[in-house]
Amino acid sequence: ELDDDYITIESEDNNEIEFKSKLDINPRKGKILWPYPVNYMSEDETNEKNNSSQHADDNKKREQRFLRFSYPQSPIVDLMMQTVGINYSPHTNDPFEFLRDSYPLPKGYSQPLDEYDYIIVGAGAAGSVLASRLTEDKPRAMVLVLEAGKPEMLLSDIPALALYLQRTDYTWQYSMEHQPGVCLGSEEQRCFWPRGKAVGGTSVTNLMLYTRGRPQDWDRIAADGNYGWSYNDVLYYYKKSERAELKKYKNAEYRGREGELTVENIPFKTGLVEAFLQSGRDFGHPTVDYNAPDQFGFGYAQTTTNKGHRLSSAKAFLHPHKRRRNLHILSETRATKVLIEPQTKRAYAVEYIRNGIKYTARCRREVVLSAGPIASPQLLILSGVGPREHLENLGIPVVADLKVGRTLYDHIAFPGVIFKLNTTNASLLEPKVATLPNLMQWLQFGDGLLTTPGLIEALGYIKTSQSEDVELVPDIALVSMGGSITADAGGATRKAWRISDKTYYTAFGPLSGSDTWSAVPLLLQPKSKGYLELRDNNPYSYPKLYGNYLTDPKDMATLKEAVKYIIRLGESEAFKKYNPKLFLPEYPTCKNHAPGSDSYWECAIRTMLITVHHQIATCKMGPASDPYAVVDPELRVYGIGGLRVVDSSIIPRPTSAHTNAPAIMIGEKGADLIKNTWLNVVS
Ligand SMILES: Cc1cc2nc3c(=O)[nH]c(=O)nc-3n(C[C@H](O)[C@H](O)[C@H](O)COP(=O)(O)OP(=O)(O)OC[C@H]3O[C@@H](n4cnc5c(N)ncnc54)[C@H](O)[C@@H]3O)c2cc1C
Repeated sequence: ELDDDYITIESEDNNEIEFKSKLDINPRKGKILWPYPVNYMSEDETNEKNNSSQHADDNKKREQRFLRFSYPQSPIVDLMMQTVGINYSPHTNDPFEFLRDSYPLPKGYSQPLDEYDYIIVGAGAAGSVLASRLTEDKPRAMVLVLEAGKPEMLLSDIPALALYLQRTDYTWQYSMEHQPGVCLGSEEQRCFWPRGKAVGGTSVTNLMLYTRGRPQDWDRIAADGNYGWSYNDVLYYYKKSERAELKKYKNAEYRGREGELTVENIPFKTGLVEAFLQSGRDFGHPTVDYNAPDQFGFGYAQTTTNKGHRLSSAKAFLHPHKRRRNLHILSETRATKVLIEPQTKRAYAVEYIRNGIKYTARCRREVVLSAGPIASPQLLILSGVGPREHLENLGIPVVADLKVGRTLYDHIAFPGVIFKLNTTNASLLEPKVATLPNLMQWLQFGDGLLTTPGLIEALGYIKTSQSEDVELVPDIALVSMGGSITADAGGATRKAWRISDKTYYTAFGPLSGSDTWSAVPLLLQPKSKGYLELRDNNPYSYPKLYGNYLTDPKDMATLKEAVKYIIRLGESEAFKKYNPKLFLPEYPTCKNHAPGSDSYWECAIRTMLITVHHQIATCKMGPASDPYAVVDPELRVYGIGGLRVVDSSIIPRPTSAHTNAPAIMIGEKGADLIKNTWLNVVS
C-alpha cells in the first residue's frame, strides 16, 4: 500500500506528465509532476531492453550459440543462465524469486520513513560496508540505503559464472564513447564498461580478486596532501574487514583474522598455474603472497569467496544485519538527485524513484554517495555540483563549481597472448566445466571446477624497462588463466568484453575446442587520463565516458613489452610439457601487419583492448590546493555541507590494486570518518 506522503508533488519546470506505472502498482493511479519523460531510457538501455526485435534477435543468436557450441555438452550453462536471468524481462514476473536474497524493511515498518540520520546512495562494495558500520553502534542512527539493483541469487555466487553475468540485468550496460584506434575488435568499436547493478554492487559481478596495492601506492596518495591515507593508515582498515583463510599466509601480521570478508585461495587449480609460477621463479620472481607489503613476485590468486562461493560486500556486511531496525534497504530504487539548500549549501534530502514513483527522503546528518565511479559523479552533476560550464550547458543551476568527472584513470588489458597446447585436458573448457556433477559438487562442497573465477588462477607483478619509477612498484600485473578467451567458444567470455562476431570468429575460430593457456597483461600505472560528462540532464541517460586509452605512447610501449615477456614465459622450460605454440590470430583489422612483428602486436592490442573495470578518480580526493579535487581527505564534498562520497571514485591516482578491496577499505574508513564527526550527537 502506497501512501500519499511518499509521492512528491512538485516540478522544476511545470512539465506535467500523466503517471502510469509500468507494473501498474499505483493503486490510486495518481498524477505526479515529472521533470523528465517517465519511460525514457538511455539509448543503450532502450536498445538492450525495449527493442523487441533486437530481443528476438538476441534470443535467436543465443539459441544458435548454445546449439552450436555448448548443447548438448553443457545444457547446464543454459539452465543456470536462464535461472540467473539472462535477458530477464522486467515485464514478466520473476519465476526464480525463491532463489533470490531479499531485503524487506525490518519488522514493524510497512514503508520507509520521511527522514533518516544518514542516506546512502548505492549498496555496492563500499556502500554495503558503510551501511553496516553506521548502524552497529548504540544509540542507533537511522540509515536509509537506496540501491538501483536487485538482490543477489544463489547462482550469482558461482565464481565460474562471473563473466556470464556481464550481459544480464545485474549490470549497468555502459559503453565508452567511440575512440578512434582502440577497441577496434569490439561491437561498434566501443569498449564495454559494464558495472554491477545489485545489492552488493560490482562485488556481485566482479572476478573476486583480492588485491590491496603496494605500500608506496598509498604512501604517495598521502604525500599528495591526503592525510590519513598512508599505507599504515589504510592497512588498519584492510585488516579490519578481512578474515584471511589463505593456506600459508593467514596468520601473517598484515592479514586480518576477525573481519567479515573471507579471503581464500581458489580450491581448484589446473597444472597451468604451477607452470606459470615455476616460469616466474625461473625468471627471478619468487612465489609470494602478493598482498604482503615487503614481497614482490608471483602468487596464487586470492579471492573474496567463502568456501568456493562468491562473497559479495552485501553478503559479508549487509545480509547478516538485515533485521537491524535502524537499517532500511530499498532495492530496485534509483536516486535521481541530492537536494542542496542553495543559501546554506547543505545537502538535506535525496530524491528517488521506486516502482515508477518519485519520493523524497530527508536527511538529518549526511547524505553519502556510494554509487561508484560513474554514478556518483553523475548524481553530483545532476544535483548542481560539477564544472560550471558543463552545468550551464545542461541547464542545471550551479551549486558548486568543482571538477567532477574531469579525472578518470582505468586499468586496461590485452587478452590476446594465447598459446595453443598440444595436450588435452590441460585447460578449462566450458563443456568440461559446466556439468551437472560439477554443479552438484559446488553446491555440496564449494569446490571443483566451478570455483575458478573467469579462468583466473594466479597473478604476477613485474616492472618493465619502460617504468621510470625509482621504487619497486610494478607497472604490469600478469593474470594467468587456466585457458583463454576461446574456452567457451565465443560465448560468455568474449561477450563480457563485447568482442564482435567478425573479430572473434576470424581471429579465434581456429582455436575452438583446443586447450590453451594465456596470461593477460594489465597496465597498472597508466599515463593516459580520461574523463566523463553527462549526455543531458535526464538521470536515466548514461553519461558519456571517455577513456582516452593509450593516448600517452608510454602506455602502448609498456603493454608491448609485457606481451613479449609473456611469450618468453610461455616458451620457457616450465611450460614444455604442454608443448605450447604461440597462436597469432589473424585479426581482420591487422591484415597489413606481418604476424608477430612489432606493428602486428600494436595493432592486436588496439583491436583486442579491454578494460578490467577499475575506473577511479571521477570524484577525486585531494587537498584544497588541488584544482581537480572534488572531496577532501575526509571525503567531504568541497563547499557543500552534509555530503560525502565514499566509494572507488575518490581514489586519486592509479594504484597497483584491483579496486574491490580498496573500495571496501574506503567504506570502512569512511564509516569511521562519519562516526567521528557525529560522535557526541544524539538524534
Ligand atoms: C567485470 C568486472 C570484474 C572486476 N573484477 C575485479 C576483481 O577481480 N577484483 C577487484 O578488486 N575489482 C574488480 N572489479 C572492480 C571492482 O569490483 C569495483 O571497482 C568495485 O566493486 C567498486 O566499488 P564501489 O563501491 O565503488 O562501486 P559499486 O560496487 O559499483 O557500487 C555502486 C552501487 O551503486 C548503485 N547505484 C548506482 N547508481 C545508483 C542510483 N542512481 N541510485 C541507487 N543506486 C545506484 C549501483 O547499482 C551499485 O550497486 C571488477 C569490475 C568489473 C565490472
